[in-house]
Amino acid sequence: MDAFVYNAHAARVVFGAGSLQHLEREIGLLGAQRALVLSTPGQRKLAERVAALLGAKAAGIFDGAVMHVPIEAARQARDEARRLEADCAVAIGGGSTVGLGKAIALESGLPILAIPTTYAGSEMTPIYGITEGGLKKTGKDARVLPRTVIYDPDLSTGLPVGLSVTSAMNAMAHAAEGLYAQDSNPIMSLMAEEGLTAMSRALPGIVRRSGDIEARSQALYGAWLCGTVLGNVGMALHHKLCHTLGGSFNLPHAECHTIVLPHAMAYNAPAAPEAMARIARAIGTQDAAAGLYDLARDNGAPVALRDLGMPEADLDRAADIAVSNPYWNPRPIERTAIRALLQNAWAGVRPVTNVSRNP
Ligand SMILES: NC(=O)c1ccc[n+]([C@@H]2O[C@H](COP(=O)([O-])OP(=O)(O)OC[C@H]3O[C@@H](n4cnc5c(N)ncnc54)[C@H](O)[C@@H]3O)[C@@H](O)[C@H]2O)c1
Ligand SMILES: O=C(O)CCC(=O)CC(=O)O
Repeated sequence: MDAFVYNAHAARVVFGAGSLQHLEREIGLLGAQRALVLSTPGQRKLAERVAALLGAKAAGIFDGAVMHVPIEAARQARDEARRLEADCAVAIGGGSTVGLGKAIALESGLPILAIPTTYAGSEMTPIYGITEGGLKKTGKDARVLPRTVIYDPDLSTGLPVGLSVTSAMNAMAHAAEGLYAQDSNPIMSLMAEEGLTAMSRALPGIVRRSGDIEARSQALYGAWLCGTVLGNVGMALHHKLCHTLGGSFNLPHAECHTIVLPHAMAYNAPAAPEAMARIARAIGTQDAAAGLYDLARDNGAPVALRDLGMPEADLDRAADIAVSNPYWNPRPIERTAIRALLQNAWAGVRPVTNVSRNP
């Protein structure tokens, strides 16, 4: 076994259907008296339910969370937290809402209690992202890692099936890249494999019946594991491509991850055969790249960037941006091969690598 460094991030997790009922207890354990509840406009009603559960400990609601955390939204939320003299942020929603909580915590150090309702996994990471002047900047800071996470599958039954599938693929991308990360370690790899398995088993159940609590529980469990991997080891080509397509071409986050993931795996397969074998084993397939493509397609997710409205003419510029300041990657970043990868992802070609067959 190779030598490795393992850093555990402290977070308290309360998991299970109905666990939102423990919110007051959990706020008490954080020692908070005045919680600012955060949500998107679309999840305002849920935020009001949370505020009602908090009673006198609710300082107010800010429902201005927006994808990729525009600096304007971050400033408004920070001002509101100051005005209300909040001593804690309760973020209920997906990665956008948790991200807004992180923007507040980054400046003020306020503790975050996160209640995730998608599978993006931000609640398990010290990674923040803020968009200013059309550019998204990401960074790491221990202050933004939520102190407590309540995973209540009941709250995810309303997540539309389409977004459930793409959000799950977003989570699986964290685990897949974690398996070949430069700073990977055996503990994170265990979590990555288990997270991939949980997600691949959960998806058909969610697609069959959106309110299937067992499937929703499996998916949230998977989100927890995959998010933990994202928070602990470095991401590579796949995340760079998605950050390029989301940040510079405004393509939707989870859908981008879903479409690009099989192609990024095909690109990296020759350089990371063991990771490919583990991914394939975890999702019960022969070939990691093709298996991830099939999982998305068979559960009704988009598989082509052109179906997200990306013009073919933008592929050259996307390749240029993706190869500039690349993240560490197991296979060297070659512009011609990246351009070909993007072409395949744009057209929705099913990749097959034949590298993952020997678990
Ligand atoms: N920092 C990190 O570690 C990290 C990790 C993953 C994603 N992210 C960031 O998170 C953002 C994407 O997050 P996301 O994919 O979760 O999307 P999101 O938070 O933007 O949510 C998408 C939409 O779904 C709605 N929604 C969420 N949960 C719902 C539910 N249960 N029922 C009905 N509607 C629901 C939201 O209101 C929103 O309109 C991106 O900005 C991404 O960069 C950050
Ligand atoms: O936008 C952020 O906060 C970083 C997102 C990230 O690295 C994970 C992802 O792309 O899903």
